[in-house]
Amino acid sequence: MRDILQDWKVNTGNTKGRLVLLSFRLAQKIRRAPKPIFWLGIPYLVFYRLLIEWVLCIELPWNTQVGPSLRLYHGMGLVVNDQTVIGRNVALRHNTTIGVKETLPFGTRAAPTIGDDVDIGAHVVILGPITVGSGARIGAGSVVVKDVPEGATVVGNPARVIHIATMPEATCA
Ligand SMILES: CC(C)(COP(=O)(O)OP(=O)(O)OC[C@H]1O[C@@H](n2cnc3c(N)ncnc32)[C@H](O)[C@@H]1OP(=O)(O)O)[C@@H](O)C(=O)NCCC(=O)NCCS
Ligand SMILES: CC(=O)OC[C@H](N)C(=O)O
Repeated sequence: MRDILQDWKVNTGNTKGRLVLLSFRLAQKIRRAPKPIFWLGIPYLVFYRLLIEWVLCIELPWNTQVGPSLRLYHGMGLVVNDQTVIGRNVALRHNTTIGVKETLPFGTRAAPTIGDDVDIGAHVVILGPITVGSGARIGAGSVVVKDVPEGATVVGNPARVIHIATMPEATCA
């Protein structure tokens, strides 16, 4: 249950985000479950596809690696390639695409890696096997095709750095 509710708290006051992410985490759990549970869960996966992808227009495939505390604001028109890796405490908004630059042979790793605490504005496109560093902010309407440094704020098409925040020092346990 904790896995399924891992985005609940950060989406306080955002019922749609909560419901979509709860549905996503449940789909992830069923997809990764042992065969009998997976087979039993297929009707749920079909429901996820129909409701979240077709009706709500939020393509967040259950295979996508997503860290805890994803914030999903508005959501409509969101398309995420399933090879994308998303860190913890990331914010995603509407009309955003995170994917590959071109359709490549199956298994080719070509989608972005998004670090922790990244805030992605509305109407953003992030393409290719690039890394968006932790703590970055991607301005609304940006098109990002190159790595983004940690703590950077980028805006525009093509995205350019307008600011870099000092990141807190990593601490040893
Ligand atoms: C990128 C962002 C985080 C920057 O915020 P900020 O640090 O307060 O930046 P400022 O407003 O001081 O702007 C700094 C410069 O960047 C420009 N800028 C800011 N956001 C921009 C954007 N999205 N696209 C292009 N230029 C942008 C400003 O015009 C300004 O340029 P100037 O220095 O030439 O005058 C913010 O503008 C943004 O786009 N947030 C996305 C949030 C979002 O999508 N909200 C929608 C809610 S549904
Ligand atoms: C459209 C808007 O301003 O939405 C605000 C919302 N909390 C967000 O950060 O996306």
